[in-house]
Amino acid sequence: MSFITQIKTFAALGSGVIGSGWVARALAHGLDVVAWDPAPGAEAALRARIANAWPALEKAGLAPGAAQDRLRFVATIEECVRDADFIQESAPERLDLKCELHAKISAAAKPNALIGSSTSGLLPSEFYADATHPERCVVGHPFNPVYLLPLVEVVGGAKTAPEAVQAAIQVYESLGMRPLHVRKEVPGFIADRLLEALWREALHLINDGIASTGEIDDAIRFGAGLRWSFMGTFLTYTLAGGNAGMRHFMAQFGPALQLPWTYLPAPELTETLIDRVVEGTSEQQGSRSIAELERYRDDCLLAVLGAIKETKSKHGFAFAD
Ligand SMILES: NC(=O)C1=CN([C@@H]2O[C@H](COP(=O)(O)OP(=O)(O)OC[C@H]3O[C@@H](n4cnc5c(N)ncnc54)[C@H](O)[C@@H]3O)[C@@H](O)[C@H]2O)C=CC1
Ligand SMILES: C[N+](C)(C)CC(=O)CC(=O)[O-]
Repeated sequence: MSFITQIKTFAALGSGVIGSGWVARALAHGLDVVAWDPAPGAEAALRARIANAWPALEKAGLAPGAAQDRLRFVATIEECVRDADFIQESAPERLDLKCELHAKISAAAKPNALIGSSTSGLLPSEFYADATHPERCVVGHPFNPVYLLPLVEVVGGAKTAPEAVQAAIQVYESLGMRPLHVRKEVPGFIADRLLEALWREALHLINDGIASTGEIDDAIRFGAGLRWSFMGTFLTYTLAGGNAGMRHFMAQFGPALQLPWTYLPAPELTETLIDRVVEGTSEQQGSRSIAELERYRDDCLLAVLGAIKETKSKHGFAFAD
């Protein structure tokens, strides 16, 4: 089966924090959007959220014809999905609810319309169990705010066609996103697995009376958080190994994983694991020297710092706030 990738009408089911973010992104890309949410007052809340996001989207640049009034809010699931070219579900994170909802969505949708779920970590094989044409069903896990952050994790279930994953990636790219194909269906996917580890440690620090929430947030936003906006952990640590790179870093800091720095059990540092990390990071490093990458990192940091400073001052904050 071939799936629809040239989309004109985007359907959003669930219009809370994430659903409204999808609606804003789709509208800003010049699509017609149909939305449904069972909560009383949901339409007014959705329109208010879109209006709040619109100035940022205008600054980022709207597609020709993009307009907030191309959103139609409807009363039933069937009406929402019937004519849609692409469907995104952003309902509460409950397996039973998503299972039941997807049985209804997929029965009413065009058979070749792709269906994405925003789930943060439930397994698509489980919640698409009763779907009609499950081969077109994927996870498209976004990040908040969906209308500005580009990452979307794309995950297939046991019955998802590989072509559907590729087609969904194409659609998300057409919405200006940066899809990351999660090749194995695992709880929490990639990003939330990482975020949850950080979150778990942060809660331990709070629980043990070691730091306040503000101090923990400062530890992120004035340090690693600034780096993470342009360089991930592996390449950052490659630079932290100096000219000897990741192998030296692993030799120096690898054993620290066995110290009680974290409450999470650490993996055994086998030669295979070290080799994989070293090989992966040397591929990321490419032909650039450590010094070149350091200059690139410093330039990025200065640009990010300058941008944050300017934006904070525009909103009445000092840089250190
Ligand atoms: N909040 C976040 O930071 C992120 C959340 N997600 C995922 O997005 C999904 C939605 O989460 P949020 O927007 O944060 O939740 P939310 O609570 O803000 O919104 C959920 C919306 O679903 C509606 N709803 C209730 N029952 C429904 C049903 N049977 N069918 C359709 N909609 C229904 C609610 O009225 C509400 O408007 C979840 O799967 C969550 O894991 C993904 C990325 C980030
Ligand atoms: C807290 N969360 C698990 C819902 C977060 C996400 O899924 C992604 C994000 O926006 O951080």
